[in-house]
Amino acid sequence: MEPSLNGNSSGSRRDGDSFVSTQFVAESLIPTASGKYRVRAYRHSYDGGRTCSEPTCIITGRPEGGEGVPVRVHDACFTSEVLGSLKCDCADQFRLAQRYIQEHPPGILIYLQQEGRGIGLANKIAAYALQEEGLDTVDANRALGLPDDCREYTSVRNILADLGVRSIRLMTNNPRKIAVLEELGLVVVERLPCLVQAQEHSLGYLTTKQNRMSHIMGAAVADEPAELDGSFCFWDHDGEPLQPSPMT
Ligand SMILES: Nc1nc2c(ncn2[C@@H]2O[C@H](COP(=O)(O)OP(=O)(O)OP(=O)(O)O)[C@@H](O)[C@H]2O)c(=O)[nH]1
Repeated sequence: MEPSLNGNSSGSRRDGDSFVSTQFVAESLIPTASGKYRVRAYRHSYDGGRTCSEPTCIITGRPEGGEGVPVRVHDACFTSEVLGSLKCDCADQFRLAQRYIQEHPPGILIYLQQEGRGIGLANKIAAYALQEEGLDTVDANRALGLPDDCREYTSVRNILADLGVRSIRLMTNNPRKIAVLEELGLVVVERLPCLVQAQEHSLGYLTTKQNRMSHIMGAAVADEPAELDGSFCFWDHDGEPLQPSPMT
């Protein structure tokens, strides 16, 4: 990503047939209940400008030029993050990542407007309606004629290039996310588990993620949390990790 003449950085490159562009817009220091974060805003299009999203990069410390930087790539979830829905683990994962990069700077949380694994909010609510009738999260998408997961991560590559980050430790339980980022050329040196203990309303969703979408959930969906093995980042709903992880 080359800096442009006006000082803003921009990333534009051809990926296959589509034209991808990620433009840096501005950075601001934002105080929050859990500390201050540098927030860098971008505009991104992966289809030559037909559609546009606004990824944000939430930063602690100075990860510029760094190696092995802890990174969470997080997709929007209005239902849990705004409404407080208990059906999924998204909001808890966001807070877990936020807390981790606050306690272990430098770190990065990239927040993408890819609600519903990319199908959008209205379609996700339609999928929830089908889940009320008994379909799981995968079959509900399919019954609507929609893909299981259509998120794309070219903005992540471009944002990390903009920051000069050379390799990352990715906070995720999703092997697809790691594979897609590596295909884009990112160097993922380690996976940091990002586990939230299943609850009454989220158990079905988390179990489906494990069984049908290959997420590595481990004890998060077990009836009784298993003995944790030290490579585990675990979060209970009373607000404390059940066991210190190597991330601490
Ligand atoms: N279509 C659909 N999307 C959902 C549902 N529940 C949560 N989401 C969306 O799922 C996305 C998060 O994806 P997840 O599969 O939970 O997790 P992930 O990001 O792939 O993997 P992790 O990095 O381990 O969190 C967000 O965009 C949510 O809005 C659901 O039941 N149906």
